[in-house]
Amino acid sequence: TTSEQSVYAQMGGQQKVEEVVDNFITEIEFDPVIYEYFKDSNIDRFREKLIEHVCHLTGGPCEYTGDTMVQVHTGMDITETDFNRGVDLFINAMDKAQISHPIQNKVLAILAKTRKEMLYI
Ligand code: HEM
Repeated sequence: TTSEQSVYAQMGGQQKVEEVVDNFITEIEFDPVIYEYFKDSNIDRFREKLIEHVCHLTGGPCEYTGDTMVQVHTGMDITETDFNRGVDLFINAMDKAQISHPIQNKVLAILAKTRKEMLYI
């Protein structure tokens, strides 16, 4: 049954994770507030590491080879307001990849656990 599958599989596997991350990057590019944080970043690296990270956290067959969330986001001083805006962009990205709302909620619940590792640091 669905509940026995990983959230990764429920999302639609690697292809869907990549689609969501690509949509998320597009959302970031069109959002002046969030883009400001990324303007000097290596987007190819961000894409690769975020795909691994989402795959790994949702129970997919990936190893995460990037830096820790604390290491990466330290010095950015991301506010709660901006973070929530980033989450909205991620939701838009999942909507555009036609991930159902029940599955989106499962993904968000998993990602929410890392929230404290990114805010006000
Ligand atoms: C508004 C919220 C966020 C902002 C402003 C933000 C900002 C950034 C920026 C600017 C980078 C690139 C750093 C660099 O150039 O070296 C980055 C990397 C990264 N972020 Fe975030 N981030 C946010 C939320 C998140 C969330 C929710 C996740 C997890 C789902 C996440 C996961 C990552 C990963 C995996 C990397 C790549 C790590 C690496 O290169 O080793 N970020 N973030």
